[in-house]
Formats: sequence, structure tokens, C-alpha cells
Amino acid sequence: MRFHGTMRVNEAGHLEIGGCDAVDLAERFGTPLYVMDEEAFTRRAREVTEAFQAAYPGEAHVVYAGKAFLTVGFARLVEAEGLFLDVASGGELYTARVAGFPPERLVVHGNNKSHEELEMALAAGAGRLVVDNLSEVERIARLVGGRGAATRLLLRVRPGIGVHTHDHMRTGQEDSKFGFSPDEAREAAARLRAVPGVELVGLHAHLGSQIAEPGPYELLGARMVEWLRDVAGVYGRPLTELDLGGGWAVPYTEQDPAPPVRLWAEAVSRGVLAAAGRLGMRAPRLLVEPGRLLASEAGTTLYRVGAVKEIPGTRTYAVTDGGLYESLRVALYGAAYEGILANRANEPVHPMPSGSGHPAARLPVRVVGKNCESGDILVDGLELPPIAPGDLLAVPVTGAYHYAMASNYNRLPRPAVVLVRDGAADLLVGRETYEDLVRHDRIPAWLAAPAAVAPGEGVSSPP
Ligand SMILES: Cc1ncc(COP(=O)(O)O)c(C=O)c1O
Ligand SMILES: N[C@@H](CCCC[NH3+])C(=O)O
Repeated sequence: MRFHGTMRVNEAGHLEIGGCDAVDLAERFGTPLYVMDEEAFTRRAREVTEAFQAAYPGEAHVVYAGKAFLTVGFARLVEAEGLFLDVASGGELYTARVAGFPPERLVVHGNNKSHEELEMALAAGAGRLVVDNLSEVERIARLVGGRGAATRLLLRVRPGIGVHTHDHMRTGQEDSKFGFSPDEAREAAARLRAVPGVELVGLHAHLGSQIAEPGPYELLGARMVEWLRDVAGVYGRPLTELDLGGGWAVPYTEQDPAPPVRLWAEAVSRGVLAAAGRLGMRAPRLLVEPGRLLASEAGTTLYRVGAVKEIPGTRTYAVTDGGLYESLRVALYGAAYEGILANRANEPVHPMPSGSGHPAARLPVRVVGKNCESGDILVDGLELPPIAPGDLLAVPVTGAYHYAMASNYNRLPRPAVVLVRDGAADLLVGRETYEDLVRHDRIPAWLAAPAAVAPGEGVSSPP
């Protein structure tokens, strides 16, 4: 298994993250437990920032995509790193506001922003609003009148560029629910010319997620510069910003490609600079929006094994206290993960049988959870030392799109999230309780009230 961030095996043979013994963390905070490694996040944030500063001669900003993982405490960390923050809903925006995140560094997304969400963003003085469609243009036009400073807008476009990734993670193709076509973008720019209180500053595009090839980013950079000039022509003023989204891939397992961040930064930069040079334009201000790249390797989930079942000749099931309620990506995308026994991290893993049928040979382990679904798989085909109830299993690379996509399916309380650093551990999110689960439940009046008709009343007796 690949080790990530500050992970190591300590003298007790336990997995350690951020200087904290995983066995102690599980005892102190319970399981399942999401552990976020602060140093892994900050290292990545700096690596990405430096890669773009080195590759791009103009102004460049890294905008952390909060959909990957966002809590009030985590927003503070994003702030402290000097990053911008992409929020894609009223809830994400609210979280940022509660954290005191500087509004001028917020980039507000959403493909169907409600009136209230737009109000909230404008009232907060959010630095940038990324507009998705013509109805939103009209809604903004109605809302902005009379406000002080002009709100900076970018138009999200569908660049029509395909990428190699899971079908559900592609967003930059023509057939997509996100953003404007080039013609619609021109129409939006023409409309916005007449709207006071807003300033159209540029364009946005996001190709999709978990993309390990630089080619499409170079193409994107070049195409977007051309469109920037085109749309600026309609708007009648220069457009100076390009936000080219996120999506750069991370390795989840040893088999996955681990493309250096530098390749992404260089590809984007090459595309933008070549087109700008060709068209005689100044290099635009560049924004990029990585989510998974910054958060995923910082996260590890700890599970307690409650039962072990062997299906002779097939596999071993390790049943944990997790499930797809807190780890949805396997069920949703067929995602692959690795794992390690956190309480016996230095025990050797013997190779699995290669069809020898040797009775001593161990079977691959399928780690599953508590949800009532056969697709409730957390890790499949794991090679582990002999596993037993009570063992603590650690699954790394779960910092992005795990807590963020967790639910209460089967009325399971969502796990706690703990931040670790230099031997200290403290909560980012407390564990949900059963009381939390029923907090919004109500009993409709007719179920609570006594029966409206007493038995026998109004019913004539049979003759
Ligand atoms: C507009 C936008 N920006 C950024 C991201 C972040 O993507 P990733 O976490 O793959 O970097 C997403 C999610 O796919 C997105 O929709
Ligand atoms: N949720 C995703 C991908 C989509 C990201 C947001 N557009 C994942 O887990 O990988």
C-alpha cells in the first residue's frame, strides 16, 4: 500500500498519522473516523501553488474546490494557506461565511443558483460569481440594481473537450448540464453589457474529474483564450480572467497513475500562452480549482472490524462499522482503494493464492459495511495479514468526496472528522447522535391526533 502525507508505522507497530497513533485516535474518537492530516493538505496546497507560479508568468490563483471537503474549521485552514475557495451551494457559502473566510477570495458556483443563494453571495460581497445559464443572467440583472461595488462575473462555458475518466465525472463535453455554449455565452455577454452593477471579467470551464492526461488541459487553455477574445468583442470591454477548473487526478492505489502536478500546470500554461501570443493578447489572470488534488490524500478512514466471514474458495468478508453511507465512491463509480491493518501495520502480507488451492493460502479480503446493500463495498481484493474481529482497518485517500457525500442511509449517524498535526488531534466535525437523526422528524397532525371518528360512530349497525 502507498503511504500518504505524514503516515508512518510507529514503534508499537501501529499506523501513525500526523504524529497520532491511529489506535489511540479510534479509542478516543470512536469509529468509523475520518482523519484529516493537516500537513498533507498544506504540503499539497503549496505544491500546487508553486507549480502554477513556476509555470505561468502572469497572475495565478489556486481556488480550493470546497465540494471535496468543507467544514468551518477546514475553511480556516484553506484561508490560512492563502487559497481562494470555490463554493457551489448556499450551504458551502454559509460554511465559508461562518468561518470568516475573506469574501473577496470566494468563487461562487452553482448550475441552478436560487434567488436566496444569489442574494447571499451578493450580500457577502463574494469576489466572483460564475454564471451558468441565461436564466441566471436575468436573475442577477434583477438583483444587482442599487448595490455598491460591481460584482465580478465569469461565464461558465462547455468547451466541448472530451477526457478519459468515468462517465459520471465528465463535464467539459458539449452534451453537459453545466455552462453556456459559445453562442449562449455571446448572448449573455451582450445582455450583461446593459446591466449596471456587474462587471464581466472572464470565462470559466471545468473538464471533469480524475483526469491524468495533460493534453486536454493544453487544448482547453488555448480554446478558452480564443473565446475570451471573442466574448470580449461582444461585451465591448476586455476580459482579463480565465478560470480553468480542477480535475487533476490523484492515485488511490499503487496501480493508479500518479501524474506530477507540474504536468498539469505546464499544460494549462502552454495552452494559454500560445494562444495569447498568437492573438497578441496579454496573459490573462489565471484561476484553477483543484478539490481532490488538495484534500483526498490528506484523509484516511478508520474502521473497526466487527465480523469476518470466509466463503470457501471465493473470498473473505471483513465486515466493518462503515458503509456506503460514509464512503459512496465504490458504489457510485466502481472506485478502487487500498487498506492496511492500523493496529498491526508492520505485519507481513503474504501473497494471495494463485489458483493453487493450497489450504493455508489466504483469500482476498472484501471490506464491507453495515448498509443493507450488496454493493456496500469499501475496498475489494485486499491482501492483509489474517484479519479478526476487533482489528482496526485504515483506508487512505478518503479526504475528498467521502465526508462530503456521506448520508444517513439506514439511519446511521455520520462519523466524526478529526484533524491531526504534530501529535495533536482535535475535532473538525463531531459524530452525529441518534438525537441528530430525529431532530427534523415531525409527526403529521392526523397521525398524532386522536381518531376523528370514534369506533362505531356514524356507522349504522347491520340489519
Ligand atoms: C466547477 C468545478 N470546479 C472544480 C471541481 C473540483 O474537481 P476535482 O475535485 O476533481 O479537482 C469540480 C468538481 O468536479 C467542479 O465542478
Ligand atoms: N464526486 C466526485 C466527482 C465529481 C466532483 C464534482 N463535480 C468524486 O467523488 O470523484
